[in-house]
Amino acid sequence: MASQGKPMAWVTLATTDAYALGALVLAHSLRQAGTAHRLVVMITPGVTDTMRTQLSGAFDDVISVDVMDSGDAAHLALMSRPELGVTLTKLHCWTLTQFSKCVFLDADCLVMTNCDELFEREELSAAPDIGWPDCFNSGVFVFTPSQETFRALVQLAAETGSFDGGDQGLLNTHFSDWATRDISRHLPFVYNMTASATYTYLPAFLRFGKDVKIVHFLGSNKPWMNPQAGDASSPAGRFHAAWWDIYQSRVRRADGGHHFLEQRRRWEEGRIDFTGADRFDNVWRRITENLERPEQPAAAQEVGAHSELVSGLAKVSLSPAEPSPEDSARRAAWERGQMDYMGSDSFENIMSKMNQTLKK
Ligand SMILES: O=c1ccn([C@@H]2O[C@H](COP(=O)(O)OP(=O)(O)O[C@H]3O[C@H](CO)[C@@H](O)[C@H](O)[C@H]3O)[C@@H](O)[C@H]2O)c(=O)[nH]1
Ligand SMILES: [Mn+2]
Repeated sequence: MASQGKPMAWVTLATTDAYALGALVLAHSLRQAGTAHRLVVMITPGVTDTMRTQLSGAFDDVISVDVMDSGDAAHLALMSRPELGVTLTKLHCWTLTQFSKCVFLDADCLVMTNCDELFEREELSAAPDIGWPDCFNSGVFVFTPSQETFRALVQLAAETGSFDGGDQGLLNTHFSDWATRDISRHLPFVYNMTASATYTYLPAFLRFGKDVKIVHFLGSNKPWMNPQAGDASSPAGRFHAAWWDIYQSRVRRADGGHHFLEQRRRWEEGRIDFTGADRFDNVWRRITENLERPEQPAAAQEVGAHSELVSGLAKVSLSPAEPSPEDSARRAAWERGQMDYMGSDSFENIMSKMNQTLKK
């Protein structure tokens, strides 16, 4: 236990303000569950100062780390998740040697009940991935910080890469005997209950779902993207609603309502601050700055649900100084307050481009 008297910690990661929102809700869920351990969030320069301040109110330690990105567009495209190369940043958790043992949690996890018993497990303990159960899912895992392990992982990433382009493929390659060596390193599924499992195996969910300890909102559809979605009477909707309860009661109040979710709500209600925060120049600049970056992998532009806006803007960004008549018309419409805010100018379309910029 607590070797060398060092503390133990829960660790998460946020490289953008959107994922930081997930981290905030996660931190509050851990406090609510009465954990005895420290809460640590690793952040990168993509997180704004305002958000950093808010994180330091919820976490014991906010630790800045460098972005590590696989840049592996080809493998990430196989999962249709071009944004996940950046998850290699997660590897930095092994450098937190001020702690004797840690549990890593993705920022899209929600803790339903006290799980401090996880710290009795050894590295590397994790739950099966529902897509390929001989691999573990890297959204929840017990590990022992060690510079040596960190170096080995970085070397593996450089030499052979990750078979999925993200951290999960790499970690499963490094800890390759997880599936067979020691059953005590298999965490029960209730410690990493993928929200979508509620419909892939509903009878099991009905039988065991009451014991869920940690929910993981795996996939591209995160709770912070959908204020309205979530039918509290459906199994998955119940967890979504639980996430939103914490957001509304603990996070929203703390940020004084200035958060982008407020901006999104205003936006979708048509209450857009056309000449202030939401003015055309502000939004446009951030989008084009991103598209003009030559190192942006092509896959990040092509894949995803935002192709209409993205492809339109990509054309424009080739000659940023000279907007086409179509874009001038769009700008004029925007400035008249007649933007297509539920369609091509939807908050989600624009936010996704901003997030790509923030991730760089
Ligand atoms: O732009 C990003 C993307 C991810 N993250 C962090 O990395 C985690 C993993 O990303 P996420 O979107 O949660 O991935 P999943 O949908 O959960 O997909 C799976 O695949 C990922 C890549 O291998 C693994 O990291 C996950 O644990 C695994 O569940 C997040 O929770 C965050 O903590 C960021 O901070 N910024
Ligand atoms: Mn996740």
